[in-house]
Amino acid sequence: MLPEAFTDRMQEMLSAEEYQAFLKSYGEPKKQALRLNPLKGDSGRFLELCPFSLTRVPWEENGYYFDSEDRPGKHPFHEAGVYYIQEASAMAPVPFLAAKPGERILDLCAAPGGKSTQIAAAMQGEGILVCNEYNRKRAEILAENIERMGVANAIVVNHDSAQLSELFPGYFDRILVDAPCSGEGMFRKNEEAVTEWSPENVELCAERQDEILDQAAIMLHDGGRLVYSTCTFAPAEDEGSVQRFLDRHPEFSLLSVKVPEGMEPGRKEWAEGGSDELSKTIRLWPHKLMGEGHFLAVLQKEGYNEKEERPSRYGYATPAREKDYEAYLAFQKEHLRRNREGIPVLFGDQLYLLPKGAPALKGLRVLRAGLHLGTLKKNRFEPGHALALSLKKDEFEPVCNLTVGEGFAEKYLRGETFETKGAPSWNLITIEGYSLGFGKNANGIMKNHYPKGLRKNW
Ligand SMILES: C[S@@+](CC[C@H](N)C(=O)[O-])C[C@H]1O[C@@H](n2cnc3c(N)ncnc32)[C@H](O)[C@@H]1O
Repeated sequence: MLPEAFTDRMQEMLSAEEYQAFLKSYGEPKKQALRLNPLKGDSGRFLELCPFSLTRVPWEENGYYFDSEDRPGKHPFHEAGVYYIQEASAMAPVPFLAAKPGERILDLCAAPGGKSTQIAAAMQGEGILVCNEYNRKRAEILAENIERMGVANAIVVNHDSAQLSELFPGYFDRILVDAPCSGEGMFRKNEEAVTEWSPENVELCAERQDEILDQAAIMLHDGGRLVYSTCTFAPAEDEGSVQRFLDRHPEFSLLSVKVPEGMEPGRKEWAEGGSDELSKTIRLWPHKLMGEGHFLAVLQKEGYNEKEERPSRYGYATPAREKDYEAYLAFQKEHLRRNREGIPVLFGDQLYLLPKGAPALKGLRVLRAGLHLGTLKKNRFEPGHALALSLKKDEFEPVCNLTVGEGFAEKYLRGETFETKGAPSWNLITIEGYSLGFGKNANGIMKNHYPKGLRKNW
């Protein structure tokens, strides 16, 4: 049941005919989608193996709708990070960010990580991706998803945007603000969004968005790009937020971008003091395309983005001493077929690899400092789950490959051991060539190193 104050406002905003079409969309079944993960290999191969019935999402090259009968969340490929289940409209903002390998990118409101992992795919493992989430519990889920998708160059942090801007003034080439909002666009998908909605909450969200956007402006380098998005129809949080931001920040302007078919321009008449520029913002309507309600704006900061040295407030991260992680180096020599570039850092006995050129972590509440390589035990190294998921099958030796339908992958994901052949050794466990985790072959029994907290009861 939609809130009356919401339907009244929508009726005022839309023409009679459009309002009817909008309301009708609430009676139609929602279409679910997933996004293939290019960090795990090319999509062509997956599409050959794919057990689901997929059709393309027009605005994201890796996005596909799946059938209501398909259960991609209950398939070992999901645990291998081969795809991320993501609502189709939620895939729209990131292509407009146009992230490139080697850049410094901030996803300021990042959990659970749909858009962070989409940005990471565009960065192809190169550059620095800072994924921030304000809510600690949600930040933990974000870190888990970053690991599952095999992202090695992300630093996951848990901050208020104001705390973060003190450490990173002018630091980032691109910033995504996928803002906390009143969630009107999710009413069809999520009953909770309906019960939590109120006109007062719309106002509160709009105020919070102003604060977050102001902090993002501080952290963006001259000439940098800022993408703002919400999943609400409320003008105060959409065209309104953008107009207020432009009024406070004359150094920003809206970029004209090519808009995919089905998306519509934002409406200046819905914002107080709305300028013509607002027609460059973009709205996604559930009655105009196959997806939920969304809004996005692509903003550019004036100036020139030179690729000069650009430390964060506390400078650059410094590497740990080699003698302190010798056990890892021995493991690397024995098993890894590709040496990764980066900055090894130690937190107690936990070894991480920060991306090249990463900022000092002083002052940050860090959940993941780049790639978690593993744990240094007395005279030996135990590889971490994140390392496994960041590897392609030809990057590790030896590999124990499981095939779909045999039941071994499900056994592995339940945390069980299974019989195997080969010499005693760490093994990269893969499903159809996609890494799932580590196992340790001890005299013909594959000991299970799938993390306890992730185990399935399938
Ligand atoms: C729309 S969700 C982000 C979804 C995410 N970008 C994705 O694609 O998976 C907005 C997030 O902002 C977080 N948030 C709430 N208040 C915040 C604040 N003051 N600063 C930054 N993030 C905040 C919420 O906890 C929520 O996880």
